[in-house]
Amino acid sequence: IVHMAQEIKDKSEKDYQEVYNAIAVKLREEDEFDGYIGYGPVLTRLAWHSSGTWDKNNNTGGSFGGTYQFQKESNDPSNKGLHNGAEFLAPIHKQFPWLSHGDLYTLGGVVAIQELQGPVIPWRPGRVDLPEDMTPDNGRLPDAVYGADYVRNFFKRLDLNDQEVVALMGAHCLGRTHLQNTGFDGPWGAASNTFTNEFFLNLLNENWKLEKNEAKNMQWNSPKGYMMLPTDHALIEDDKYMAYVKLYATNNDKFFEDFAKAFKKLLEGGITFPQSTPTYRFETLDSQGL
Ligand code: HEM
Ligand SMILES: Nc1c(Br)cnc2ccccc12
Repeated sequence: IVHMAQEIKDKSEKDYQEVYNAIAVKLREEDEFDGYIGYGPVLTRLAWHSSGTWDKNNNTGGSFGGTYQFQKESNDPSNKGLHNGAEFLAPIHKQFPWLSHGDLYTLGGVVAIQELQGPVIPWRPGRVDLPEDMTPDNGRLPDAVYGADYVRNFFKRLDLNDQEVVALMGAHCLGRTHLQNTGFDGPWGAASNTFTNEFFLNLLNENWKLEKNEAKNMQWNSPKGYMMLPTDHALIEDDKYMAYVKLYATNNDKFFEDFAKAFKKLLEGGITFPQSTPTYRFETLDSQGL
């Protein structure tokens, strides 16, 4: 299967910056969601989950077709809680009906990362809505209970290497786990809505204890009330991953640079863009003085 992005002839950078700004203003205004964490983390997770269904071996799934809009995909147990992100974006789709669902879900993640003071994520438009029968099957997203070998093998399907995987996992600096969504709980108190390299510093500096949580799942907890999933903790159990954890804990610029590249690659998995497609680097509200 070839997913050829469409050439968008009648929309300019200004039009896409307008969509970016509409999402960013809504994000700034609706700050009370999830105990004043806001919608940034769940929008980030929605962009990742709508892209993470890609299978490089047969080029099915991925962000191209916007199939998260169909219940078969949004009801995937792996997607529990993401309806909050989709409902947040629904009015944006009404305001800009010319934007495809695939472009909408991925752009939502770009806005979230940038407005939460993360790196600029270069982004290209042109994803095309596919019919419901092209929705990939459930079960293509990762489980949280396994170790490094599982994580490494899982991300091969998305064509992502060790360095890209560690950089991307840094997004777990944002938001929190919710017992009713995934059977994991915490962190308590300090759930963050600012994009930093804290995840790597926490991994290295906290004193982690493996405990069974209320949903009978094992997770790593620290005396300060932080938590890590088994797949998070796997990054300091494996020498190759550990090297990148240390790199990003000590070099925030390198983390930002590598995260931006890996997140763009994740959001574009399986898509062929025409030469003429521009790559947009959007301004944040702050940098526009808005
Ligand atoms: C081995 C791979 C991964 C696993 C097993 C995993 C698992 C999870 C789980 C269990 C949660 C809690 C969801 C909830 O209970 O509401 C979560 C949250 C989150 N994940 Fe991941 N994740 C992985 C990779 C990623 C990647 C690659 C990104 C983005 C680049 C990401 C971004 C997020 C964000 C932002 C949240 C917070 C959502 C919120 O606060 O509502 N994750 N993840
Ligand atoms: N804040 C988080 C930390 Br701290 C560690 N792991 C996570 C995994 C998923 C969502 C949030 C977190």
